[in-house]
Amino acid sequence: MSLHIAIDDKAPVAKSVLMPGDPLRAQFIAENYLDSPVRYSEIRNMYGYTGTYKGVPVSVQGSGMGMPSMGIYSWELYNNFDVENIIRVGTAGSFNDKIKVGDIVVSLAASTDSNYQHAFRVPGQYSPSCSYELLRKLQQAGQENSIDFTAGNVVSCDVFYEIGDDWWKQWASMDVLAVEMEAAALYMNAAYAGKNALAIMTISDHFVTGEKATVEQRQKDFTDMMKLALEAAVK
Ligand SMILES: O=P(O)(O)O[C@H]1O[C@H](CO)[C@@H](O)[C@H]1O
Ligand SMILES: O=c1cc[nH]c(=O)[nH]1
Repeated sequence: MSLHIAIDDKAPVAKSVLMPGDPLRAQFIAENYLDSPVRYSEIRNMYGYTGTYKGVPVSVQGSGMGMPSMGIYSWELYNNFDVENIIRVGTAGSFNDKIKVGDIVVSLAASTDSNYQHAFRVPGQYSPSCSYELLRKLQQAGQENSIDFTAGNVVSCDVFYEIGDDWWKQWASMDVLAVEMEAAALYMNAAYAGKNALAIMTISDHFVTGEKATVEQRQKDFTDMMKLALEAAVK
């Protein structure tokens, strides 16, 4: 038991956990892809489920939005529940006209405008990066299931409603592909705990074209990403 995640004895947290920001996306994944899912936590309605996928135990836990929230839930999963692997299954806004709404982006590294790293007291700028082991599994899963993705740098921002129309262009000029709000904290917590993390996101908004997915699409439609993450989780 931890402060923010309760555990039903019948459903211990699995070694590998998928983490969407949206707890209702967690519910959707559990109910549509896991066998015999049991909801082990509903504190603050931040649902967590454990079931099996292809016979292997897998959990799905909402992270909430932003680095403080992801920071709390992933910390407790790694340090209180012996979780080894976390795969974020999120949404992101694309800065790149080659990466369209509905495409999948994998965060090799997560730039950030947040000061989350202050907790770790490094005497410089830390570079949050993904687990190579999980990346290799994801690549294999993508090839086996014919699901494509683009891998590169994303930025994890503290602010969703940034002021002005142009703020993202400087990130784009550094070949940062997309913006989301959690990967950097997840990668830092994983590194500090000596565990594995990978953030994959489906593009829900486009900064170049102005396109936007609906709330319903963000909750339920991004199934290739869910499948890819589940396949990687059980390898
Ligand atoms: O869809 P999720 O996983 O929540 O991810 C993105 O969506 C939220 C903003 O709408 C932020 O959490 C951002 O990172
Ligand atoms: O953080 C996010 C997520 C999706 N779309 C955005 O523009 N920002």
